[in-house]
Amino acid sequence: MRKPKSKSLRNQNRLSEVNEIQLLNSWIESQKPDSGSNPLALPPLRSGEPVGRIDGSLFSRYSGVTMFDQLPISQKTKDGLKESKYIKMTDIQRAALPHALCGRDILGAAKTGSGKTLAFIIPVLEKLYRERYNREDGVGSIILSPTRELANQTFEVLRSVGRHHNFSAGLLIGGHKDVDMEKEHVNDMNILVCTPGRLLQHMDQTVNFDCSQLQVLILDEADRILDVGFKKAVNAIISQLPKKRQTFLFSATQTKSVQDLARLSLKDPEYLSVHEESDTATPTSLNQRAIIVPAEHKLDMLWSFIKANLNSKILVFFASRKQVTFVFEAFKKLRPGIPLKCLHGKMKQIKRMAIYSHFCEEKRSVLFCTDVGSRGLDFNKAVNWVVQVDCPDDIKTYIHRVGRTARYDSCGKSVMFLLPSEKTMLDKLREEKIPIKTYKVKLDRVQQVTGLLSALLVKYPELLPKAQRAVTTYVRSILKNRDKEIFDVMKLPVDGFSASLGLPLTPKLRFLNQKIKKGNNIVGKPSVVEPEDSTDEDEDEVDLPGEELDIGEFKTKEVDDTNVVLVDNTKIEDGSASKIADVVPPTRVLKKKKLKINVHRPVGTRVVFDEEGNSLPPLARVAHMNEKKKEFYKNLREEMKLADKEDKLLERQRLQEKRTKEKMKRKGRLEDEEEDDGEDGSDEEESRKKKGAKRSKKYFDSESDDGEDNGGKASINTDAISLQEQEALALKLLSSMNKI
Ligand SMILES: Nc1ncnc2c1ncn2[C@@H]1O[C@H](COP(=O)(O)OP(=O)(O)OP(=O)(O)O)[C@@H](O)[C@H]1O
Repeated sequence: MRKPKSKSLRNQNRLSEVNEIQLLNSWIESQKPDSGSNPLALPPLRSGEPVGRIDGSLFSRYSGVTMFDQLPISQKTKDGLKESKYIKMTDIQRAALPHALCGRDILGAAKTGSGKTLAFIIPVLEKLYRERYNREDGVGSIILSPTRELANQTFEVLRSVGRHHNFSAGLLIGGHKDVDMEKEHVNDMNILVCTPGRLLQHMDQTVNFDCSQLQVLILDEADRILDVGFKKAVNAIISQLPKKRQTFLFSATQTKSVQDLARLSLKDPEYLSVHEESDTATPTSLNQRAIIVPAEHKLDMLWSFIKANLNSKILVFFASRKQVTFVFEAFKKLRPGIPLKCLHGKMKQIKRMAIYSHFCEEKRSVLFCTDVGSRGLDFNKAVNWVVQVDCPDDIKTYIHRVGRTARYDSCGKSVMFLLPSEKTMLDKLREEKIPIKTYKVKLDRVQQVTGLLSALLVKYPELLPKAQRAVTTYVRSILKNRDKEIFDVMKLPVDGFSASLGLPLTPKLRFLNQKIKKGNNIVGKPSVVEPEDSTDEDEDEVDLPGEELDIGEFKTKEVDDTNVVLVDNTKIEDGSASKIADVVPPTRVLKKKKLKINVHRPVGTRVVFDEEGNSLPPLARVAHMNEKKKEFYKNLREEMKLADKEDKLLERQRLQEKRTKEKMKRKGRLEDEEEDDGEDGSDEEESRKKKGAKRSKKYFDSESDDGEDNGGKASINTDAISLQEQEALALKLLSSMNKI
């Protein structure tokens, strides 16, 4: 059992704390313009001094201070830093901490993985420590993060570094069911790490939620938080916060928009961009490549890449959630030999967290994700490769995506797949000081996965709608992107792309049709992408992904051309091939092989020819088929109408004839009866019998009419029997009726 601390020891601790706070406060005072003393030997800052740049002469005055230990911060923070293995400051920490500790607002920009998190966590702890915050004082600091995973990661850093402080801290992110529990405790928290949506929910719904004592507001990934996606929520949050506070904005791609800064009512903020003078906007230890891949081969390329890097930790980015889901599920069924995972915004929070932390721990794994994984996440520094299957929306997104690797002092590699129509992206990246090398891939060395995907869609039909949605969302993402220089949906080989996912037919893309109707006729365009420009000077003719990879993995089996024929993308070797080769001359075989590779048609796809015998591209084919179908149905309808008319007419004639015949018969019989009457004289019984016979005849006749469906078999042909027989029959019938 732990002994309770003696009163004198507690008093002693409190005294040393008070002394420390006094010392820190005096240091803060010393940093104000025109102050006299300088207890920590740091020269006082003059108001508006541009001290942010690491290479600037003014900043060099701080060059002596490189360790956290040398900073005027509390012993509790120092101990927390030491125990978390943070000893030496990074550039952004050295630049930002002196200003932040002095109480200034900061706009901090530094490369990805350069330690921005500590640059704002340390000042938060220090501010609340100096203000002697405790549970009863309520919310003293809010840290806003754009994603739940990032909020969680920041919360963990806070817990680690602030372990010796007595502050209460809470993580408020969506997806947790226990909002009510949060509501009970949120007012007791000194530091809140949250996503904007959840914080606003508490501001709106939690009774007595009070932020009036807020000291420090932090916007991590500030440009994203101030983006249109969060605009409403962030404006609403800011409107409820006190104006007198310290505000920090940090990002690798910092906003300089005056509007944004005005929204936050910053006071003379220090703009600290420590890597502005650097030659590159991305970490120097990051090796960046781009490869030009036609849309039809993107998945082949990804599959080959994964197979060639089975011992790596790979992060794979797609443009949409549906693509992530489809590729993850399909590849999982194909068993590449490495654990696969997926992460996107619509997953359940518990699952999201579990996947994220598993991926952090694993040494070899592939995580397919959307841009929900692109910002801030640290993944334990150990991601080997970042693969961008779809071109990022903009330069910022590129920087953040590749920034998931090569963090702090580690190395990393990234590769981006670009469509031939997206090459302009390379120029834009280079303009922004992003050193990227272009590689060209020999497609014949890439393992084809399309055939396997086609078979998979047949075996698991539940995958089919997922593949269709993957196509739809990808095309939509291209269509929606504002940068039409790079993202031109008209240059997208939609059919080839959907075929590459194993789909036998391109899904309906109504939104695209609307665009076509508006004037851009995509149907007439060839659906095969333009050939690669082999004279491009930027491109190095090497195999993907270069020397680090086992190129052997990409090689398809070398087989003699004369024994190989390609039928619907499937190689048939030796015996079976020779049978086909007997029929098809060798030169034709080679031509066919080439055609099949370029068009990349999945197994079982029909080739449709027009009247002149030319094969039609799939979209035109659909249009052509529709025309033909329409014509066919129109003729069929007319033919059926005519036949129907004729049938009705015939039926009417038949019935009319029948009725006339019956009338004639009845007339004839009456005449006979009248003759008989005249011969025998009538008595009552006779006439009754005759009436009965007439009735029975009528009865039989009407029966015969109704039972026509049975082919007339049940009817009695009265013409075939004599009058006497008829009478006898009628009598018999009458008697049987009477019995009933
Ligand atoms: N002073 C330091 N000493 C050692 N490691 C550090 C130091 N500062 C940060 N790190 C480590 O560097 C990595 C990146 O830090 P952090 O996540 O803060 O980077 P960042 O600049 O916020 O990146 P991003 O722009 O991607 O959000 C983390 O693993 C962190 O633990």
